[in-house]
Order: sequence, then C-alpha cells, then structure tokens
Amino acid sequence: MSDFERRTVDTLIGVAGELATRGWLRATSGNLSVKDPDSGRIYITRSGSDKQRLTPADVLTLSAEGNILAGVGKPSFETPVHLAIYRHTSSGAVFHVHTVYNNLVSRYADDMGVRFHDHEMLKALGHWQEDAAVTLPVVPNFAHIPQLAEAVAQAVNPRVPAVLLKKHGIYAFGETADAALRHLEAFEFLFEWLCLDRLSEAAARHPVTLS
Ligand SMILES: CSCCC(=O)C(=O)COP(=O)(O)O
Ligand SMILES: [Zn+2]
Repeated sequence: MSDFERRTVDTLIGVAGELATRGWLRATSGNLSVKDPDSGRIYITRSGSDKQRLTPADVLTLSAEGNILAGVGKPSFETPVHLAIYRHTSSGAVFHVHTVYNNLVSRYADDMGVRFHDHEMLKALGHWQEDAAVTLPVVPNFAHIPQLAEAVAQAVNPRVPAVLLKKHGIYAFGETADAALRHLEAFEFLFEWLCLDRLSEAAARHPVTLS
C-alpha cells in the first residue's frame, strides 16, 4: 500500500467517524470518496457500511471508470454520482451526507435551486465579495442511479461546490478532503440557519402569550 493510499484510508475513516458522530450519516446513509490526482484512482466507502465504525476493509479502490481494483464487497450504490462529479469538476474528494436540515431545505426548494446571499459563511465556499450570492443546484431524487448521476452532472456549477438531492441529501466536493469538508460544513450551517430563521420569523408572526 502506497503512502497516499494509507493516508487516504485514514482520512476517509476519520472524516466518516466525525460526520457520523454529528448524526450526518445515520442508518448507514451517506458515502465518501477521495481521488488520487496522479493515478486517477478513486477510494470509496463500501455500500451499506456503518460509517461510525469504518475499517480499512470498508474502503474500495476503483479505476477512474469505476472498475474495482482492490477491496471486497460492493462500492457505494451511489458510486456513479461520485464518478460524474469527478468527471465534471477538478475535485479530489466528494462527501455525501443525509441530514434532517438538508432534507428540509430540499423539500421546499424549487428547480431553480436554493439561493444564499448576504451571509458571512459564503466565504467558506470561496465567495469573499460583500454582495456574494450562491445558488445551490437541486436535482430530483431519481431512483435509477445512472439517471441521478446524469442529473447531477448536468447540474454541477463550477462556482458552487455542492449539489442537493430532493429529500435525499447533499453531495459536497472540493479539490482536497479538507476543502470538501469545509464546503459540506458551510452548507450544513446555512441549511440550519435557513430553517431556524424561517421558524423564528413564523414564531414572530404568531406570538404566544404565556399566562
Ligand atoms: C439508508 S441509505 C440509502 C442509500 C443512500 O442514499 C446512501 O447514501 C448510502 O448508500 P451506500 O451504498 O453508499 O451505503
Ligand atoms: Zn444517499
């Protein structure tokens, strides 16, 4: 095993454990991958694995085309989505999680996507200007994975490092695992803020009197 492989497996196990602890990978949901920029090989989590307790055996090695080069079992069911993101971006890592907040936001999003503006957290997505605005693409949750992968490929915007799937979850990506994680955390922060901001506005319109 090369140094890169060893470090990548450690990174995937570490990130999965951290995200699982936050409740972002419940019931074996979600999947994570890292791409070797030199060989084009992709390291991805095994389908159905418990992301809280990943071991090196839960990481499979794939060719850029998705053929299994090493590892036992099946790679993530959603591998074609990861491959599509790698094909259409310069990403080195793709992290997919299901959270209550990303599902809530996706439920109320329309086909134009979810627009975030006038928020400090946009800097974590690489948008530093004062009037920054980011529209997160949203795609239907097609059950047929090749169709889902194609929809994600069509939706990817090079200025926005994520795609949201309706009532399913988010795919966040970046040039490195650290960048993909930062983008994922920034979007999840914005989802929580959006939901709670709407809730607080609704509460303000319907004040409750305590007697
Ligand atoms: C209960 S998760 C359903 C499948 C899914 O959406 C997912 O993210 C996990 O799939 P995998 O094959 O990568 O375990
Ligand atoms: Zn999923």
